[in-house]
Amino acid sequence: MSSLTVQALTKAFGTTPVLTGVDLHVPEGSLTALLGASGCGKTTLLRLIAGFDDPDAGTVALGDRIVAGEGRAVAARRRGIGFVPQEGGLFPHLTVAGNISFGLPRRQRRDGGRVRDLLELVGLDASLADRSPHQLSGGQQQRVALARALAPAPSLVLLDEPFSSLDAGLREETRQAVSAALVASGATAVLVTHDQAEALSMADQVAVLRSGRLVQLTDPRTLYRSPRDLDVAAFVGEAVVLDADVRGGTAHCALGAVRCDGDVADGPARVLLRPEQLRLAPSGQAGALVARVHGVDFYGHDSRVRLVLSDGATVNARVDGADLPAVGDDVAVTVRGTALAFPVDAAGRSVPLQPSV
Ligand SMILES: Nc1ncnc2c1ncn2[C@@H]1O[C@H](COP(=O)(O)OP(=O)(O)OP(=O)(O)O)[C@@H](O)[C@H]1O
Repeated sequence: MSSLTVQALTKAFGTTPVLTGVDLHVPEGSLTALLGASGCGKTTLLRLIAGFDDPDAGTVALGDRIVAGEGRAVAARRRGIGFVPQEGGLFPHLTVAGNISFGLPRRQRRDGGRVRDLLELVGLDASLADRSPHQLSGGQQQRVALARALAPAPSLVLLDEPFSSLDAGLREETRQAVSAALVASGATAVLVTHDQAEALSMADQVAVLRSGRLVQLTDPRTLYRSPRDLDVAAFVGEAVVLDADVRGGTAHCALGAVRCDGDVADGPARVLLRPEQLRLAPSGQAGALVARVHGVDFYGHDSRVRLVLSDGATVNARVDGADLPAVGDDVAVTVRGTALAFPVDAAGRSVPLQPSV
C-alpha cells in the first residue's frame, strides 16, 4: 500500500471549471472520505486519481511516484489501483471465485486458498465461491467487488459510492464489513460519498468538496464539532444556528447565555449548536428558557422535537427516551456544552473560521 498525494489538481470540462487547485494527502493505510453535494466534483477527482482522465494541471502521486502531471500520465491499469464502483460491476458470466481472481496473475488464479482468504476478509462464506453474481444480494455483491479490488494487493483502493444502491439495513451491515476488510488488509482507501453519516462513521479523515474546491480536510470529530463555516456545519449534520451578541466569550442568543469555544471577539455573531446539545424539561424550571413544541418526529432510537423560541426562531432538539412532550406543550430548554461562534461581517454574512484547504 502507498500513500496518495494530490497537489494543485485542476480540471475543466470545456470552459467549466470542475476542480480547482485541490490538495489532498491520504496517509498510507488510512481511509479518506470525499464528501460533497451532487456535482461538486467528487467523481471527477476519483477518475483523475484512477487515471481514467487526465488533469489540466497539478499532480497525483502514489507514495513518491508521480502517476499524473509534470509530463507523466501512467495508464490506469499500470497504477496498481483497485476500484469498487457504485453497483459492484461484477462480470455476470463469471462465478464469485472467477470475479475475485480475475485480476490475478494466471498462476495465482488457480490458488483456491487466495479466493477463500479474500472471501473471509470481506466477511463472506467460502461456500459462495461457485455462485453467480445474480445469486447474491446487493450487499454480498459489493463485498465481492471489494475482494476483487483487493486481490492483486493494490497500492490504493477507490470506492465510488459503493453503498448507494443498498437499502438502509443492508447498507449499515455492508459498511461495517467493508470497513473491517479495509482495516484488516491495511488498505489506503478513498471513499466517495454524499452521505455524511457514512463519511463520519467510516473515515479516518473527511475531505469536504464544494464547487470543485476542497474546503475542509480533517478527522470526523473535528469536522462535526468545528466546521470551518456554517454550510459545512449544515452539510455534516443537523445544525441549530442562531443570531447572537458575543461578550467576553459568551454568546447571548435566543437560547440564553451560552459559552463559546476558543477565543471569540466581542460583537455580532451566528452561533452553531447541535440539536443533541438542547435539553428539554417540563416548563416551570427556574431560570430556564421556555419554548413551545410545534412538532415531534419519533425515530425509535431518538426523536426530533421542533421548537419555537420566544423570539419566533425555530430550532430542533434531538432527545432520547419515550417520555416526549406533545405538540403545543411549553418546555424548558437548557444548553449542554459550548457553542461555535462565527463572526458576522458588515454585510451581515458569517465569516468562515478557517481559510479553505
Ligand atoms: N465528461 C464530462 N463532460 C462535461 N462535464 C462533465 C463531465 N463529467 C462531469 N462533468 C460535470 O462536472 C461536474 C462535476 O461532476 P462529478 O460527477 O465529478 O460530480 P459529483 O460530485 O461526483 O456528483 P454526483 O454526486 O452527482 O455523482 C458536474 O457539473 C458535471 O456535470
